[in-house]
Amino acid sequence: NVSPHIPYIKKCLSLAEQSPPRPTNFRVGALLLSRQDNDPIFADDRILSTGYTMELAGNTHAEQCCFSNYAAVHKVADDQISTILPAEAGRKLIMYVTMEPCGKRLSGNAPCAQRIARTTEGGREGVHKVYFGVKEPKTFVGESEGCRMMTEAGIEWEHVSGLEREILSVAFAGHENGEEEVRAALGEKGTNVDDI
Ligand SMILES: Nc1nc(=O)c(N)c(NC[C@H](O)[C@H](O)[C@H](O)COP(=O)(O)O)[nH]1
Ligand SMILES: [Zn+2]
Repeated sequence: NVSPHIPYIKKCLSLAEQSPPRPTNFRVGALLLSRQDNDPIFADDRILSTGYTMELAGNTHAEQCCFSNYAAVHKVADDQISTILPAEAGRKLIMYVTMEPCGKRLSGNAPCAQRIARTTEGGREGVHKVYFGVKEPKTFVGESEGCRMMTEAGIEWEHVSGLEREILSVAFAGHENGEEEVRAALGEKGTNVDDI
């Protein structure tokens, strides 16, 4: 029996495949949805936004684009997104991302774990839980901090296993020796659910 999260991770993977390959980041896909509580088969999910790495101008991340796209549709600035995200009784905001949201970026831009945490500003519900298909490989920042930052912000997260190889192959496509980095990342502690 396949986890009900797999189709959503696959949807994020197809988003990630639209990202222009670069050696300086990973190709990632993200989506934001509203889910009814106690709905085991996700029968009433509402997709709110999607994003992929460098979808929007500049050095943008998938989660960042997902939020920016939603903010643009609602005509607010990125840093006002918490004011326009739906907060409905009996429903939760859920994010799916192919890769663990970043906790640090070499460019110094705001990391996605922080952007996700900021959706709860002003005591708003914000993003309740983040599902991701693979831990961030050590390539750029070493041990990833995203999960710890989400936990500190009171945001739940969960690694959905099963698509690590596919996700990493897409993520590393722009890298010099992508295949070798995929193999290394698969061997890294933390790509298996029991390591995270
Ligand atoms: N979750 C996630 N979504 C993305 O869309 C993306 N590109 C990364 N990548 C994480 C990686 O750590 C950073 O890409 C490097 O640290 C370089 O930092 P910049 O991207 O230049 O800010 N991670
Ligand atoms: Zn990021």
